[in-house]
Amino acid sequence: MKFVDEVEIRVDAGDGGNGCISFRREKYIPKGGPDGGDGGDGGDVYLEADENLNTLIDYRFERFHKAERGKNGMGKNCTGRRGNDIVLPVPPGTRATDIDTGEVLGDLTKHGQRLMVAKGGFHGLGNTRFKSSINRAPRQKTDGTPGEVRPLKLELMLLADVGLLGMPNAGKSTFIRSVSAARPKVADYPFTTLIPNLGVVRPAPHQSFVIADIPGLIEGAAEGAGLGIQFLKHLERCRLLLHLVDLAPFDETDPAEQARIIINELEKYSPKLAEKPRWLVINKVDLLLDEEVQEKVDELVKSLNWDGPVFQIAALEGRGSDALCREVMSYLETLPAPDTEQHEEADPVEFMWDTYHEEVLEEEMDDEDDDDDDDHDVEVIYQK
Ligand SMILES: Nc1nc2c(ncn2[C@@H]2O[C@H](COP(=O)(O)OP(=O)(O)OP(=O)(O)O)[C@@H](O)[C@H]2O)c(=O)[nH]1
Ligand SMILES: [Mg+2]
Repeated sequence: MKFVDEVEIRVDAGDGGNGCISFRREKYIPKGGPDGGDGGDGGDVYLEADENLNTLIDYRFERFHKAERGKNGMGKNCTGRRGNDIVLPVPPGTRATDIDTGEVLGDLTKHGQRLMVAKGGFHGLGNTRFKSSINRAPRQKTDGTPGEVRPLKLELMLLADVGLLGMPNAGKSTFIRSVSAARPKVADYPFTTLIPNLGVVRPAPHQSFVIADIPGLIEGAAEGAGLGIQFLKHLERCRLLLHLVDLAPFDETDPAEQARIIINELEKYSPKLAEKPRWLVINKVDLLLDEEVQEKVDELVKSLNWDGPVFQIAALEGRGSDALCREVMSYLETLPAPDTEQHEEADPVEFMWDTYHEEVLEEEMDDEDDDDDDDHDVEVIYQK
């Protein structure tokens, strides 16, 4: 299935149904009172995380999603039915952003988690509501308010614990193949990997973490060179980055220079990402003699001014890979649990009509007290 990690859609909540003006009409009851019912609220639009999905591709083809309008109120005090909600399934790891305001509405990280992204319009009031001691035959009602309309950007950010970073050909896909069951393509040309891949690593029974292999970066990626930096967003939720460096590039470029390019691009993309814990993983040590390796690694570390952890591996034959994964696992275990809880506590999103409803209702009640507009035919208090 094609991997799509960013789409723009529009969600329309249903409008509220209108209130109704009606009077009781029955044989032998000449002046029946008002009996116009309220309308129903419009349906809401929700996003729901569904672990059976792993791409947003469906939304490439279907961009408009509308919830049902509330039904109008009817005579005999019948309230209109509420409009049905719609629930749009998205893969876990999806972030929803309002395109107009740039506000992040929320992150869906756990299966079954729901997020309201457009609130249905509020129902209109029927004329029964306007009955009072001074106005026994009110000819007022209100219309439902419009449902909220939101242009939304959905972004899928993979939920991996560890992200692989590096130049094309550094051996990222080879590494993920050597430590997990993931089988991304490996080849000796750059940009073999075009879409992110996830692999589950199990360093010991009952222990596991998820690792993400993303396409390689090159100089100028922040400006769009190569495949650009769009895939870096998949690393935003990782707790550790492994920066793979090819110690013996076939084009004989300087590994330190190559490593610096990646660090620069990372900083250009997001200082927050650049500050994430990052380990240097020197790959392809099998291509050099042992003494040479140590010498080159020392040179590299010195040239980069690197004081973080350094590992040496030969991903192709799996040398050093398992030891690295065990270290990663112990490191992850020292960290607090992933920040999914935080998202749930995030500030609730305020919907356009949230306060409006309260205000209108309050106003409505105040109006009722000094209701002297009997001669009006129909008064529509708020309109779409
Ligand atoms: N000798 C040797 N070759 C390796 C090692 N790791 C990877 N390679 C080779 O390096 C080449 C590139 O490996 P990939 O795993 O495709 O590299 P990548 O970083 O995923 O590259 P992109 O997907 O293009 O970003 C392949 O020909 C691999 O066989 C290693 O440890 N030793
Ligand atoms: Mg690859």
